[in-house]
Amino acid sequence: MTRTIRIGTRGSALARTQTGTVADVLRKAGEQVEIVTITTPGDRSSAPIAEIGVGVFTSALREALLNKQVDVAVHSYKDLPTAPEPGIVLAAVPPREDPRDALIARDGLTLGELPSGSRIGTGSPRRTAQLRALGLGFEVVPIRGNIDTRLNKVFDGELDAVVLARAGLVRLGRADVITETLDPIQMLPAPAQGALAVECRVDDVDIEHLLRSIVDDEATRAAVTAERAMLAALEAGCSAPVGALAEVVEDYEDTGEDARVVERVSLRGVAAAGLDDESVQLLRASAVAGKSEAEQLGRDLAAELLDLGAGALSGPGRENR
Ligand SMILES: NCc1[nH]cc(CCC(=O)O)c1CC(=O)O
Repeated sequence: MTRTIRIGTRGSALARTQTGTVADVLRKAGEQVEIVTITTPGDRSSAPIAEIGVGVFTSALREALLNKQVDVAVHSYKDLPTAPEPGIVLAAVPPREDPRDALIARDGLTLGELPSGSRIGTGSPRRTAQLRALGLGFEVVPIRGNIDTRLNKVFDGELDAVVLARAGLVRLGRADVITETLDPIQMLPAPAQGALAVECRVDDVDIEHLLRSIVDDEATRAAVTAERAMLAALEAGCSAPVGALAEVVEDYEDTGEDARVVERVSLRGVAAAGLDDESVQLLRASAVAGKSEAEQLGRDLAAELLDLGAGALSGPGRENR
C-alpha cells in the first residue's frame, strides 16, 4: 500500500504497547505506519467505571476512526461494548495473550495462603463475585486506575493483594510481580480478556483486507466470538457480572471408515448474582461446538445460564470487566 497507515491508540503504557505489536506486524510486511495518540474521557476521569460506563475508553478511538483522524483503531477487546458500531468493522483479532487473571499479593502469597480478612483490591464486579464465592473471608476493596497505580497499593502495604489481567502485566514486561496465575475454575476471565480488537472503517476495504490477511488469528477469533456472543445474549437478559473462556480444541470425528481431526470450540461461562449481600451465587455452564458455530455456541450457553436462573437474579452491573 502506498499510503501511510495511521493507527490510533490510547495513551496508557499498556495501550501503546498493544498498538505497537499491531504496528510491528504491518511494518514487517513493508507498510508505512504512523501511531496517533487519542486521549479518552476514561483516561481523564478517576470516577468508578460503574459510574462513567462501559465504552468510555473505546468511544473516542472509534470517533477518531469515523472522522478519519486515523485509519485503524486498536482496543483491548474486553473493553469494547457488545453492540456493533455503524461504519466500523472488526478487521482482525491478533493472537491472544494468556487470558487468565493474576494475583499480585504481598510476601509472594497465593490466594490459598492469604489469611481470612485479607484486603484484596479490584474494581470489577466479576472478580469481586468470584473472590467472595471462594468463601475465604476476604474483604474486597474497590479500586481503579492504571496498572502501576493498582500494583503500588500492594507494594505500599495499603492492600494485601490485587487481581489483574495477566495479559496486561505480560505485555508491560511486569509478569515478575505475579504471585499466582488464577485457575479459571476459581476465576473465569472476562469475555475476550487478553485479546485485542483491530478495527477500521467499513468502506476502507484495502485496510480491512490487509488486516484480515496478516494480523488476524483464526483460533483467537473463534474463541472470542463465542465468549462475546454469550456476553451479548446475557446482557439482553440479566445484569449480572459475567465471565467466559473459550478454547479451540482438536477432536476426532469418527466417520465410520476412519477418524479425522476436527477443530471445535470449548466454552465455559459463569454468571454471578446476589452481590449486594455477602451470599453471592455463581451459575456455571459449559458446552462444545464446531469451530464455525462459535457464535451460536455462545448464544446457546447464555440461554442455558438464563434457564439456570441468571435472568431472575440482579447484580451491580457489568462495567469494568
Ligand atoms: N478493564 C481494564 C483493562 N482492559 C484490558 C486490560 C488488560 C489486558 C487485557 O485483558 O486484554 C485491563 C486491565 C485489567 O483488567 O487488569
